[in-house]
Amino acid sequence: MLLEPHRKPMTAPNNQSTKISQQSISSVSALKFFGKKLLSSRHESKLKKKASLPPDIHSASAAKSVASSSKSSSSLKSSRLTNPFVHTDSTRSSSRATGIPSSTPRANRYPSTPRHASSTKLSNERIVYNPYGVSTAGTSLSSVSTPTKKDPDLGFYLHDGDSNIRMLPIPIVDPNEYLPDTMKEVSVQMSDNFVFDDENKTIGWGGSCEVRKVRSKFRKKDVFALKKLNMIYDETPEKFYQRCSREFIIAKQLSGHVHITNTFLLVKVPTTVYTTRGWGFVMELGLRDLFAMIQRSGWRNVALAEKFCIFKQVARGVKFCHDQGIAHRDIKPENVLLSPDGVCKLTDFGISDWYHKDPHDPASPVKQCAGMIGSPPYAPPEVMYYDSKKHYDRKLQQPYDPRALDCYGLGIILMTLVNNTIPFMESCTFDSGFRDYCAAYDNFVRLHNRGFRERGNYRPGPGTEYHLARNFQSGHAARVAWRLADPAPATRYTIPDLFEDPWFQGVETCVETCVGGDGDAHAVTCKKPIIKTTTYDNPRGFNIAATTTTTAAAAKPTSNPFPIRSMVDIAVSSPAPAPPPPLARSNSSGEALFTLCETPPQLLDKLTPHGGRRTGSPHRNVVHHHLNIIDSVMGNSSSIAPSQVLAST
Ligand SMILES: Nc1ncnc2c1ncn2[C@@H]1O[C@H](COP(=O)(O)OP(=O)(O)OP(=O)(O)O)[C@@H](O)[C@H]1O
Repeated sequence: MLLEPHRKPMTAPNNQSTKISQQSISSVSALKFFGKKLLSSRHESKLKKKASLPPDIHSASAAKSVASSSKSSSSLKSSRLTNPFVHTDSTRSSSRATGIPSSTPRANRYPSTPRHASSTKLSNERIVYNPYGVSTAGTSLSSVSTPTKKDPDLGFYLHDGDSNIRMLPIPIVDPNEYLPDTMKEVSVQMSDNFVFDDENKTIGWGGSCEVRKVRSKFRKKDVFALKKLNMIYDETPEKFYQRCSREFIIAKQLSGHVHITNTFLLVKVPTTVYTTRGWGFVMELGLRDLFAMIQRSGWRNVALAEKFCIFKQVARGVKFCHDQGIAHRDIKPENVLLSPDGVCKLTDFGISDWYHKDPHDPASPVKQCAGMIGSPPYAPPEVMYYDSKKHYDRKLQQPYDPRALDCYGLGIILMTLVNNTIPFMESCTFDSGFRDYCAAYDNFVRLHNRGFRERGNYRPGPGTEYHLARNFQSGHAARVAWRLADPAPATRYTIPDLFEDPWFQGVETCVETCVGGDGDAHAVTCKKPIIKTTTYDNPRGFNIAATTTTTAAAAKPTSNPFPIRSMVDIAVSSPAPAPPPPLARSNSSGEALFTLCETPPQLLDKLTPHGGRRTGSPHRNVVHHHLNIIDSVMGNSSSIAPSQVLAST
C-alpha cells in the first residue's frame, strides 16, 4: 500500500507545541513530526516555515500541533509571501485556507554556518518543520513505486519568465569545473547514458531536491536514482554549484561502503517533460527509507532483533563516515535507505562536513561547530541552544563536536526504532518530554547507577520503570540508547565507545562482518552505471581518467592548464582527494561491478550483505529478513515469521 504523503504546512515549533507530553506523542502519528529541520539564519529573511503532516492525524500530539500550526497561520501566511518557492496557484491557496494542502515538500535545511566559515562564528537559526520521506511498495528496484506528489517544490516544474523561479541560467556549468581531478567525469550529460523512467513519478524529495528513477540507456533493467538538485532560497547559481559539488564530493568519497548509498555521477540534467534543467546525482536506488518503514503500523510487530540489526547497520555507516573524517550531521531515519537486500545505507550528505581542522590531516584537531544544524529531535541539546526562537542565554551556546551530533542522532534512532515513535519533539528544555527524559536520566544515575556515565561501565541501563527504556526488554540495550543520547555531550558515547560496548558487539546483523583481510571483494553491493556515450568535448582540457566502466572515447587526457575557479572554495575545507580506488572487478559479461574493495582497505570494515540468510554466528542461528519486514510493515504480514528471529538481547 502506498503512503499518501499529504503534508500540512506548519510553522516552526513554538513553546506550546514543544510542550506536548511524551504520552501525547506515543503513537505512530508522532512520527509525523520527523524531519523538522534547523535552518540557517543566512536565509532567515527569506526562508519561512514550512512543514507538513500526513493526512491521518489521529494522535493528540498531532492535533495539538495542528492547533499550534493554525495559531501561527498568520506568520505562515506572511512568510509564504516572501518565500519564492511557495506556489501561488489557486488550488494551493485553497489548500492553505483549509489548512490541509494536498502535499508540501520537505522543507529545506542548510548548515548553520557556511561550510567554509570559521567554526566559532555563531549564527541564529530558524527551525522549519520538515515533512518526512517517502514510502514505496514493492520489493524490487523496478517496482519501486512512488507516492503521489501534487505540490512540488523549488521550481521543479516552473519555467523561465517568472521572477520567483529558481532556474539556473544557461548554460548549465560543467560539473567538472567543480570536481577535483580524481573525480572528473568522462560524461557529464545525464541524457548521454540514462533515460527517465516511463513511470514519471517522484520517488522522494527533500527541501532542495526531487528524486526520480532513471534507467540505463544500454540496459533498461539497470535502474538508478536521479537526485535532481534545486536552487534554494536566495542562493546564487555559484553558491548552488558550490553546495551541490561539495555534497557530491563527500557522497562520492564515501561511496563503496556497504552502508553508504553509492553516488556515481554528477550530471547535467536537461529540461524535459519530467524536469527542468540543472544538476543531478546519479545514485544507487534505494527501495525506501527507514522513516517510511517505522511509520507503518506493522512496525510495532517487528522483532527487536531486527530493529537492533538495523540500528547496528546505521551505526556502521556512521562509523565509516567518521573514519573517513566526515561527520554526517543529519542522522535520522529519512536519511537511511533500505536496499532491496534489506541493507541499510546512509544517504543525504547535504550538510555533512569534514570535521578535522585540516581535512588533509586526520591527526589535526576536530573542528568545532556552532549554530543550528540537523533535524529535531535528532539534534542534541547543545545544538538546540542555538535556536534563536528559544532565546537561550548565549553563554549556553558553546561550540560543539559534530561527531557527537551523529552519536546523539543514533541514540534517538535506536529509541525510535524500539518505541515505534520519537521520544520527544525537540531535545531542548522547552520540550516537556525532553525535560522528563533529562530528569529520568539524572534519577537513574543518582539512584541506580552512579557510574553510568563512566567509560567502560557496562552495567545494565535503565529498566522498565523508565518510560523510554521500557520497551528495550534489556538493560544493556537501554544502556546503549541512553548513553548515545546522553544530554551531556562531554559524557555521551562516542563511536569508539559504542563499538566497544559488549551489547552492541553482540548484536547480530544480516550483514556479515568479514574479518579476514584476504583482500578479495566479498560482495557486489551495487552495479555501477554503464557509461558508453559522451557528448563531452572537454573544452578546458581536464585530465579525465578512464575507468573500466567507460567504453566511451574519453577526452584525451591533458594537463589542466586552467585554475578551477570554485575549487578554491572547495579546497578550503575539503580533504585531499581520496586515493583512486582499485579498479572495479568485472564479471563475466564485462560489466564493472561496484565492490567493497573500492573502499580504502585501511578504513574499510569489510562487510558483506547477506539479507535473508543465516549469519555466520557460531552462537545463534538468527535469520534476518529485512525484505520480509518491508513486506510485513507494508501490509503483507504473512511474509514475516517472527519465530524465525530470535531475540538478540
Ligand atoms: N537514492 C535514492 N533512492 C531512493 N530514494 C531516495 C534516494 N535518495 C533520496 N531518496 C528519497 O528522497 C528523500 C530526499 O532525499 P535527500 O534526503 O537526499 O534530499 P534532501 O534535499 O537532502 O532532503 P532534506 O530535505 O532531508 O535535506 C529521501 O528521504 C528518500 O526518501
